[in-house]
Amino acid sequence: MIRLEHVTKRYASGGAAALDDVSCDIDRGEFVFVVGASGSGKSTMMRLITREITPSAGSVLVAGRELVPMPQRKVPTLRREIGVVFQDFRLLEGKTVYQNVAFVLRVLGSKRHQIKQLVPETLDLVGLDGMASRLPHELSGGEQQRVAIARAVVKKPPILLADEPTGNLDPETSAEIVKVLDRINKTGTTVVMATHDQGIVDVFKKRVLELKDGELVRDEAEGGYNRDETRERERAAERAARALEQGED
Ligand SMILES: Nc1ncnc2c1ncn2[C@@H]1O[C@H](COP(=O)(O)OP(=O)(O)OP(=O)(O)O)[C@@H](O)[C@H]1O
Repeated sequence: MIRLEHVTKRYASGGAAALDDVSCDIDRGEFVFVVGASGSGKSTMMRLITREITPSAGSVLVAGRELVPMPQRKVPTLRREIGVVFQDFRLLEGKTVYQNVAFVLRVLGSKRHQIKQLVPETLDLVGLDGMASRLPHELSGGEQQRVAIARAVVKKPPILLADEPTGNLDPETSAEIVKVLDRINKTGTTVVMATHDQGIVDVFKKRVLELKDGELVRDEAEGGYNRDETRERERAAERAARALEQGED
């Protein structure tokens, strides 16, 4: 689903590498933590996947698309395949929870009946049923992040990237947010979450990619990570994709 091949990123030519010859392969349906100290390259990796930036060397493949040669006009199509969540929730302050989530679908040109079905369904998925008419400032940090997650997944992207989604939250709320991401992963969505929260990584047994000064120094399953479970999730994702294709015919 996501493949980096010998990717190096230098923001300034001749400068230090923010990512240094990184190769990794993330399968459809996986849940992966990207960990590392501040400045290790986690956000750079995320921004390469959304093609906000391009690598100085190497190739990036996302959902079957080569991103380096991709013309700019095709980037919006790529972004439809990727939901993104950030540390700061980035909600539209004057709009309700419902409107924040519906906004994405309106921009994509979804029909009114689709919006009416998808928004409540998604709010339910992230545990926000009953809060549709609240404004962002009437919500806790954890609830605001749930809105941001709902907004990221309402278009049903096959990939969800979360860049330090728990950075502004206390440990208990952080765990709740990761549980929401886990629930989304179980519907077949590939989830990549950058974090420097070791507690979270220890509790949720997932594959861990560790960056250090731009280098990939670890790529392994934490104890309890279950390859079979991941495979089953991949199969669920394939079934969901097939159902979607058939629905479109
Ligand atoms: N736009 C930019 N211009 C120049 N250098 C940058 C830019 N963005 C990031 N860097 C540098 O690239 C390196 C990796 O940064 P990156 O933001 O990817 O790390 P990170 O692991 O996400 O850090 P944090 O946890 O603090 O967000 C750092 O040395 C940083 O200073």
